[in-house]
Amino acid sequence: MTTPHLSNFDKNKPALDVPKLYTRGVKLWVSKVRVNTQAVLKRAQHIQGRKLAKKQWQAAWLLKAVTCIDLTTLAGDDTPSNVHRLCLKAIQPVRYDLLKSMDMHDKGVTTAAVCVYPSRVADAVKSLKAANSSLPVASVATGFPAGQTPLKTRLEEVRMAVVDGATEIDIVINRTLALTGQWEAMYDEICQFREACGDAHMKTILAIGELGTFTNVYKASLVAMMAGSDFIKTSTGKEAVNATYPVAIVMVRAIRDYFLCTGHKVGFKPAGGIRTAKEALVWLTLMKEELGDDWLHPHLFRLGASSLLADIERQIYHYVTGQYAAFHELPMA
Ligand SMILES: O=C[C@H](O)COP(=O)(O)O
Repeated sequence: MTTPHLSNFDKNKPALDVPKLYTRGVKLWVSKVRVNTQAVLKRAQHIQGRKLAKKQWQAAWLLKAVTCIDLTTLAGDDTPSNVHRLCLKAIQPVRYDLLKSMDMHDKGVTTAAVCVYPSRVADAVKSLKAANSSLPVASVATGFPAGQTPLKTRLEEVRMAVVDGATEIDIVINRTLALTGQWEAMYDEICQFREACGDAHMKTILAIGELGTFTNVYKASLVAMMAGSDFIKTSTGKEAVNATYPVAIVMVRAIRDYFLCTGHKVGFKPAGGIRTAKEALVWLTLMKEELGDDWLHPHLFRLGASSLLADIERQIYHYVTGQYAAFHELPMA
């Protein structure tokens, strides 16, 4: 069975023009899903036990991780000024002198994007423009984090974020539909979000901590990809359980299966609770081993994180100077 990806279609066409075959495909494919929990847990444990790179190789991998970060602030007390600081940090994520010591000062090291609430998109666009930066602005949308607002409101939120200048939209799925097995209805909703995004990239957040089972995670991944997601993302960062390695194995295997069936590469974004440089290295290892080198670049891999960068910069400081930085030495971290 082939299930062409929606992004291969004219995005200006209404999503509901999608041939009925795809809708039937959702039902068929999703109904056949089985996940071997023990195998998933074993594989996740194996990856976490892998030896990680050291010295200059570690520094290089950490810089790669930096370029894949969606530098995020999603707080009730976000203001134009803290969004402005976030943007400056995204443009220069590692201190210039540290990059110079590694001969990386002229390589354009930035984070992949900044990620904010819809109401702060205009602030981020303004700050980046003022700094002459073309970094993308990602916006969460669709009633983030719970997704419990009317569909009309969720769609309007996407459209408004795009109008304000977001070129990436992180939508949340409707967990009620997943938990009650209404996969076709979820597919239809995501197709509508896809259409509302227009040319903006769409990352679909599964909120895995609220999906109950690995099987639901796999099914939701599949439905999100069939409905045209450019990325699938683990979590909002607001659930009790966020990005975990076992769940990531399930999601990246779904990405792999989808690629094998359709030839279409969908990106992966673990997000929520990722705080340490070591974790970033494990995530990169997982991507390399499970999906290969193509998924080590920002167009197919993102790390959604609000405080990971601080630890990465600290480890890079240690690599360059042989000492750990005092708080005031990395003030923007
Ligand atoms: O999408 C990104 C997440 O909300 C970030 O979560 P975090 O604050 O736990 O890093």
